[in-house]
Amino acid sequence: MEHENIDTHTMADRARMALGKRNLVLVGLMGAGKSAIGKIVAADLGIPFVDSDHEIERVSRMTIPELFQAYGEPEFRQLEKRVIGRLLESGPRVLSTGGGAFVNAETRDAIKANSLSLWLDADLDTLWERVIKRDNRPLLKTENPKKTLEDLMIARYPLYAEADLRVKSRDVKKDVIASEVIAAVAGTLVTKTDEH
Ligand SMILES: Nc1ncnc2c1ncn2[C@@H]1O[C@H](COP(=O)(O)OP(=O)(O)O)[C@@H](O)[C@H]1O
Ligand SMILES: O=C(O)C1=C[C@@H](OP(=O)(O)O)[C@@H](O)[C@H](O)C1
Ligand SMILES: [Mg+2]
Repeated sequence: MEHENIDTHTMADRARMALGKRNLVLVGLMGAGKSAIGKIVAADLGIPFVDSDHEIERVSRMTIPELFQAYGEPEFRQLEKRVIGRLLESGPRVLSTGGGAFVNAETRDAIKANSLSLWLDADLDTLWERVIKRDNRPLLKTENPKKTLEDLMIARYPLYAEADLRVKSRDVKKDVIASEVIAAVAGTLVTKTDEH
């Protein structure tokens, strides 16, 4: 791309080298930007992008709210585990997961086994401002959805913290967050000079 400078290319190259054949898996709460940022990161790295929720909707021919309504959360987690397990079989790709995926022990173990995981973290007000704009998150259909989001945050943060990397998602342009993700991945590259 014309507007990209040489540093951007270098960083993307290093990130691609760091990944090798592994997938970069984005985890974190609803509204953190996993779907939006993952897509930009994949485009910047020139590797495929996949969103596990989109893939679940494609194979089931149902929307996420319909799946929760028809089968409940435990069944959804089983489907999510199978879909993510299959998506992890080949790479490199950027895989954006749904917020509950990394909370499931088996899905988390599968991700840890052969991928680079990155926690896209954000504060409660940022998440809230983003999720209230859409009506597509069944877990937030409660009497006090902001409190529900806060409870999920408290319960899930120790598990998200098990991810390999962490980037703070905040109210700046998505491209900025995407660059920080790429820099974090590039930072894991072990070069020959680092090794001795
Ligand atoms: N850095 C950002 N600045 C502004 N809006 C953002 C940013 N990152 C994500 N968003 C927006 O927030 C909403 C939720 O993002 P999304 O990618 O769906 O999150 P997740 O997949 O983690 O639930 C979307 O409308 C997205 O465009
Ligand atoms: O946090 C969760 O348990 C969920 C997050 C959603 O994905 P996003 O995190 O992309 O919103 C989606 O998978 C489903 O509504 C359940
Ligand atoms: Mg998403």
